[in-house]
Amino acid sequence: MKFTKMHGLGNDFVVVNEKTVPTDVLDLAVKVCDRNFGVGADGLVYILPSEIADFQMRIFNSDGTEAEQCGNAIRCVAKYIYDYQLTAATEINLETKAGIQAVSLTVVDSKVTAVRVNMGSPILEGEKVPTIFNENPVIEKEIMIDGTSLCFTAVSMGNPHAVIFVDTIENHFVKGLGPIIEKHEYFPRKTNVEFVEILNQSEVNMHVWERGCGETLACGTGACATAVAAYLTGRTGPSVTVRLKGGDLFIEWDQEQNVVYMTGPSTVVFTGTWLL
Ligand SMILES: N[C@@H](CCC[C@H](N)C(=O)O)C(=O)O
Repeated sequence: MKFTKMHGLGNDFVVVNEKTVPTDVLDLAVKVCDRNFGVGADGLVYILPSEIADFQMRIFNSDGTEAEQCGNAIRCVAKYIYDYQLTAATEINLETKAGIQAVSLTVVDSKVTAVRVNMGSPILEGEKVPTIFNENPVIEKEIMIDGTSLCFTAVSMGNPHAVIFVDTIENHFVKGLGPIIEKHEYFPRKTNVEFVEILNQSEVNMHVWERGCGETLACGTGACATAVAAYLTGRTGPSVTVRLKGGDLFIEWDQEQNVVYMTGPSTVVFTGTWLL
């Protein structure tokens, strides 16, 4: 299986272009993503034919579970499609489990310098995120973890997120609290967890614990969910730069269309062949 190792701000993927997904894909994802015995990645990403868009993307987390959506992987897929000349277009529609995403590439001297993605409308109804709460939206909901009281705002960008605003992101938050919140009974399909410090009206710091792969250096859908939660709770305006461990994403929640745009880079690291 020929693959390209890519990343979006350090959130890394093994990307393959295939006709179909193999039946043992969950097992394959675990093996390929293993950082000691495999290539090493946060996820295995398939670019596939689509009957309703230009291409289809499917993403499997490093624990083998399939995610509905992945913002950083979408940007990598768009760059892959352009670099390998699967199309000459710089406006591409990508089918995902969360819907069709419209992607715009910025190309300078034949090189993709940035990718802007229409990530669709945020889902705020508690039962649809999903959470166990029949509220719309689920804002600043208390959750007790090991005797610590925290508040989360629930946002789905196709996949679920619990955004937690804190004064200071402490070292133990992501790896200590993240895995407990990921599997908390409040979230029937588990959740991604974002810890966020507000810097000002248009900048935030965010660290993330991802469902199905643990701490990552960046999360595109998490950055979108954070921008939505920050605006909903009156902490920022509708456009923010989200500063992540791996770099910055620019997120705009377009109020007229009620869609979220994400702009950021994507990078090729190396290519290789996985022996099946
Ligand atoms: N890193 C991603 C999200 C990947 C999926 C996530 N772990 C989930 O299970 O929902 C991003 O950039 O959005």
